[in-house]
Amino acid sequence: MVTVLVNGACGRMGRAVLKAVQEAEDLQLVGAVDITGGADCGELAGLKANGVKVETDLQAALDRMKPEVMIDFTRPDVVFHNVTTALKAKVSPVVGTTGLSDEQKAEIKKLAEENDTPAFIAPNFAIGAVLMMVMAKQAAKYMPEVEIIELHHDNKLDAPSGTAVQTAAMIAEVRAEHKQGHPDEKEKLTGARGADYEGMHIHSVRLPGYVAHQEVIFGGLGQTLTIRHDSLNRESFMPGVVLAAQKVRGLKGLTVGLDKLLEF
Ligand SMILES: NC(=O)C1=CN([C@@H]2O[C@H](COP(=O)(O)OP(=O)(O)OC[C@H]3O[C@@H](n4cnc5c(N)ncnc54)[C@H](OP(=O)(O)O)[C@@H]3O)[C@@H](O)[C@H]2O)C=CC1
Ligand SMILES: O=C(O)C1=N[C@H](C(=O)O)C[C@H](O)C1
Repeated sequence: MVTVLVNGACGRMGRAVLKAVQEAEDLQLVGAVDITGGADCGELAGLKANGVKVETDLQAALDRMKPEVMIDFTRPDVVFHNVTTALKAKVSPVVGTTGLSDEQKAEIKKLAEENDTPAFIAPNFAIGAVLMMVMAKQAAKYMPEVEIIELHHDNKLDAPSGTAVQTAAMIAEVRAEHKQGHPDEKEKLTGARGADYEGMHIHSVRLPGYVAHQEVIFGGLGQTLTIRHDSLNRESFMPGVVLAAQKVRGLKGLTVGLDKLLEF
């Protein structure tokens, strides 16, 4: 049994994670934390009558419950603090929250090593999204001209999405140096061509109705190739979250990406 505390328990992802952890045979939910806390939140989060209450103080909950794993789905501006708090308490973070910078990831790696406590971060826990990224990396070797369109619900705080940035980073590993578009191209409205990641354009759409979606569009001579993934609900992420919580204690240092836990 791996003991688990869920941070961000009252959020959209947190509630789905609470349910998934309670249903997973080899995981044991021992704690739940959310800044909003309160009895209503616990009810909303669908906690079974197993003695777990939603608390508001992460440090106190970690000290008392001593879980092996903390699953974090909170906010981009607080996740780094949560992860460092967990690592200093020798609790392995499994992180879905997006927005960590490269410098913060380097600091997390160092802390994980110093505390001999493995850490895991995945910008996307949906298997289909992982396959989209892996396949996009393959395609980019042959079709280096590529743009990314990500589409999310309008409550999302960060843009571009963590998935889009990770996709671009994976493509950049294999893509030949490439200048895309016309050299005389000019934006008539700022932002029209989207964000620029090493010459790849990323476009972020935010609308009610969406959950999490992404298209990676490759262009070549007389042809295009589109790789698209759609998360239609938050359950799509749960098998990946459960797998990471089961495996993280067997890893070393910092591991980034669910692809590292799968065989290709
Ligand atoms: N890796 C993946 O596969 C996925 C990643 N995500 C990412 O997960 C994150 C959360 O997404 P989502 O669930 O939709 O967001 P929500 O806003 O629905 O949930 C976040 C929850 O965390 C709470 N919270 C805020 N600050 C703290 C804190 N310091 N300590 C504890 N709890 C806190 C929020 O409370 P309050 O509302 O009061 O601020 C809220 O209840 C985002 O970064 C998102 O991009 C989402 C889906 C999949
Ligand atoms: O905020 C979300 O909802 C999601 N965030 C992650 C991201 O930024 O890529 C993963 C998924 O796209 C859902």
